[in-house]
Amino acid sequence: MSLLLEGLTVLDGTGAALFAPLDLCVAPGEVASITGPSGVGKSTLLAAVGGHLAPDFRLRGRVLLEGRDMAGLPPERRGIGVLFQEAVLFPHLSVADNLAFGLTPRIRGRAARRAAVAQALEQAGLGGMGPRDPATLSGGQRARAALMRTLLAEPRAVLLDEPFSGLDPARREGIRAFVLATIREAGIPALLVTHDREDAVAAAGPVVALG
Ligand SMILES: Nc1ncnc2c1ncn2[C@@H]1O[C@H](COP(=O)(O)OP(=O)(O)OP(=O)(O)O)[C@@H](O)[C@H]1O
Repeated sequence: MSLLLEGLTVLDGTGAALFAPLDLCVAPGEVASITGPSGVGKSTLLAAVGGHLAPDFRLRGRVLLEGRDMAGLPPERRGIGVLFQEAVLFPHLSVADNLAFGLTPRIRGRAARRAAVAQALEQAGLGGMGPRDPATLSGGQRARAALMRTLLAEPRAVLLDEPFSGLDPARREGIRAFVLATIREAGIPALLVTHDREDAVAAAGPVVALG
């Protein structure tokens, strides 16, 4: 269940490496932090792992998830979940339908699917908010809903690109604790891009400084 990066870097259009080749093993439930100055290639590294690199870029090295080489696999076949800074929920769907959207096809039948969504909402402290319009949620509530939507797909790894930076400082710590605990509990490896040293300390996993 580990995520393994072997000699991984990204080459730009001129063939230059954005950062030194990286070796990293992230164990199940572990959150590795990716830090470094703006523009060094942190988001691009996540894109390389997720399989959605921009056409100008090329990956060098290997990404192995549960021992499987991800080379050539499109993003939707990797089973890797992503969570970005702006917790984007579909505005035309209710909060519950947003969560149901990502729900793994492994859970079948209307009642079972509805129960899984209700349980996830409860777990995220959003019990009873299922019918609401996402626009009526706070930033923190949206962040928690977006995390649950990502996890309901039962990804085999998760990529987090500064998921806490848009949040109210007063709420940030609580939401970070929730996100980290939920990933640990789900037992999947995660990469967290952050500018904040405290995020890396809280994540308590390996720290990779790019650049
Ligand atoms: N789609 C793209 N096409 C071409 N170049 C890009 C593209 N996306 C990013 N870049 C360039 O690639 C480099 C790495 O960008 P990236 O967004 O990965 O950096 P970052 O470390 O995540 O930065 P920040 O901390 O500011 O978010 C930058 O020089 C950027 O301008």
